[in-house]
Amino acid sequence: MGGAGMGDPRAVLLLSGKRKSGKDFVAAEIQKRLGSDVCTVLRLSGPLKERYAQEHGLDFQRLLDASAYKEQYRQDMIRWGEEKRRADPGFFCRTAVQGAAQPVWVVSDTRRLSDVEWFRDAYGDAVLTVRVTATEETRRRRSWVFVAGVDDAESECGLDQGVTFDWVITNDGDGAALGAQLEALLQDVRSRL
Ligand SMILES: Nc1ncnc2c1ncn2[C@@H]1O[C@H](COP(=O)(O)OP(=O)(O)OP(=O)(O)O)[C@@H](O)[C@H]1O
Ligand SMILES: C[C@@](O)(CCOP(=O)(O)O)CC(=O)O
Repeated sequence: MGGAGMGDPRAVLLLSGKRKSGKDFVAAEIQKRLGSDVCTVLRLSGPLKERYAQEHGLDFQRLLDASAYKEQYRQDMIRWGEEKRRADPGFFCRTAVQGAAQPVWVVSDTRRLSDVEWFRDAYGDAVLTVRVTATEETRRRRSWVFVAGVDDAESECGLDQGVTFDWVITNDGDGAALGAQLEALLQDVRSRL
C-alpha cells in the first residue's frame, strides 16, 4: 500500500449516504455518463453479501437489489460483517477492488471511517469522498422506514462525523438538478484522467 502504482485508479469516488438516499442510483448515473470502459462500480457489501449468503444458505442475488428480502437480513448481515472486519479491517475493501481495471472507481456503499482510511492509505489523492443526501420525506417515498439498531447504528451513521466531504450530491428526485450536480463532479473526475 501507499504510493501510486501501475494500474492504480485515477479517481476513486467513495459514495456514502443514508438508506434510500440513492447511492446505487447515483453510482449508476456516474457510470452511465463515463461509460463502463472508463468507470466501474464497486460495492463493499458485494463480497460481504456473497460470503454471508454462502455461510447462511441464502440467495446472494436477492441480497443485492433494493428488496424486502435484503432488509429482512440487514441487521444480522451488519452484525456478521462487523465480526469479520474486527478480525481483518481491510477484508471487504481488498476483495471489492480485486480485478478492477478501469481508471475510475465508484464505491457505492462506504459506511465506516475504517473503509475511508483504507482507501486513502491505498490510493491517496485519487480518493474523493461524495455524500449523497435526500430528505427523510424523499427516502420514505422510496420505501424507507426507520429501523432501530440499523438507522441509529454505525452502519448508517459511521460517516456522519469525521469526514470532510469533497462533494455533496442532493438527490431528491429532480432529474435536472441531479444532472447538473453530477456534471460538476464529473468535470473534476475527467480532469484527473
Ligand atoms: N434520482 C432518482 N430518480 C428516480 N429514482 C431514484 C432516484 N434516486 C433513487 N431512486 C430510487 O430509489 C430507490 C432507492 O435508491 P438506491 O437503491 O439507489 O438507494 P441506496 O442509498 O443505495 O439504498 P440502500 O442503502 O438501501 O441500498 C431505488 O428504487 C432507486 O431506483
Ligand atoms: C450489511 C451491509 O453491508 C448491508 C448493505 O446493504 P445495501 O448497501 O443497503 O444494499 C451493511 C453494513 O455493512 O453495515
